[in-house]
Amino acid sequence: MAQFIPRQVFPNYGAIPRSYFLGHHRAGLTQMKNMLASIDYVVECRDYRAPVTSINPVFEEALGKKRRIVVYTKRDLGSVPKSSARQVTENKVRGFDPNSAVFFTSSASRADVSQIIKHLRNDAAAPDKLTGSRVMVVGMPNVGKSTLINHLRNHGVGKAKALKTGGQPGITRKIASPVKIIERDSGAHVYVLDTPGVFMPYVPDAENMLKLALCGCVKDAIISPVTLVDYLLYKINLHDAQAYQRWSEPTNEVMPLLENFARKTGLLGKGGVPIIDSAALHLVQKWRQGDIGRFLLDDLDAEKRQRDDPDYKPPMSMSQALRIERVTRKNRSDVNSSSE
Ligand SMILES: Nc1nc2c(ncn2[C@@H]2O[C@H](COP(=O)(O)OP(=O)(O)OP(=O)(O)O)[C@@H](O)[C@H]2O)c(=O)[nH]1
Repeated sequence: MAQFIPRQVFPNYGAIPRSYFLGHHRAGLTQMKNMLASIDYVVECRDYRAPVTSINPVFEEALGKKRRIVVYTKRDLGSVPKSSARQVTENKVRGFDPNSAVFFTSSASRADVSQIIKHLRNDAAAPDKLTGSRVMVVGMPNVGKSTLINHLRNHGVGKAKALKTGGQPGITRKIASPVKIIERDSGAHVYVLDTPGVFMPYVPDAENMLKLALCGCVKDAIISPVTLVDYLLYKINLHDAQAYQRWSEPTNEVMPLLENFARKTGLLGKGGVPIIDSAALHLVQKWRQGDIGRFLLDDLDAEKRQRDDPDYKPPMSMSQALRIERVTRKNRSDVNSSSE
């Protein structure tokens, strides 16, 4: 049999929306800024599977002056435990944030959470402050903020889950009441505040939008699930084309893969016809559960080369992004009103 050659570039990004900046994201961000004076520390969550793409420049601009740590969540979905590849990856990721302490967590790992508690006990707790200290947890939608807080609380003070979590973005809509995660004899406890996930106002690169959608930062109805699987297939093939052998031979064609998947998992409609959109959603879900390979969507070496380039331009500022988002929104409403 001929050797399988994966696609080296994704052929067509088509008309992928570049924004998902919703009303409650904007409102949440304003609320965070208004509360900033009473906050001592920020925990910024990013997704392990897209460590560069899930950096939201909005947080840099809005909260950049506060002391903070960076936590890469969903480590279990992007790497193999105890592998040397994991070590190499994490060293590279740390290199992108030389001025912050960086942690990697899998929600199931007590050891990962315990390292954060230990760090916050020393760094965020302000023994001189009689009222205790307040830590704000921020990040993109669905990145795992509430899950992390529940685990910090469980590990830190032995209490059960306090916050609601869920598989789709937008479960937390408002800044929540403070939750105690560290107790001190002096009464200067450490409290954390959950915040609504905030998406970036504008995503300049369509590929980044697909990565964020695969990670679950965007509601599933926003991007066609077949396009998402096509992009996922392109990435899986570059990583390990055997990862989906339960359903198909290695392929660069998304439709035969989805048809095979639908037949083998019983996602069939009238007359035994595969239900393609449903198959696509199920397949994405399987990847999100770590069931079709664990790897990063970002290319860290390419990112490093870019940053080392003397002509490197950092990601656009929040005001630039907001301006583009406003223009895009206006153009959309002009098109809609002229077609009415
Ligand atoms: N496998 C795995 N799943 C995780 C991890 N952390 C969070 N999740 C899952 O990710 C989903 C989103 O988690 P949440 O804690 O609700 O995310 P959030 O950031 O608070 O979401 P918003 O309400 O949109 O801001 C849930 O289904 C969690 O179970 C992790 O480390 N590993």
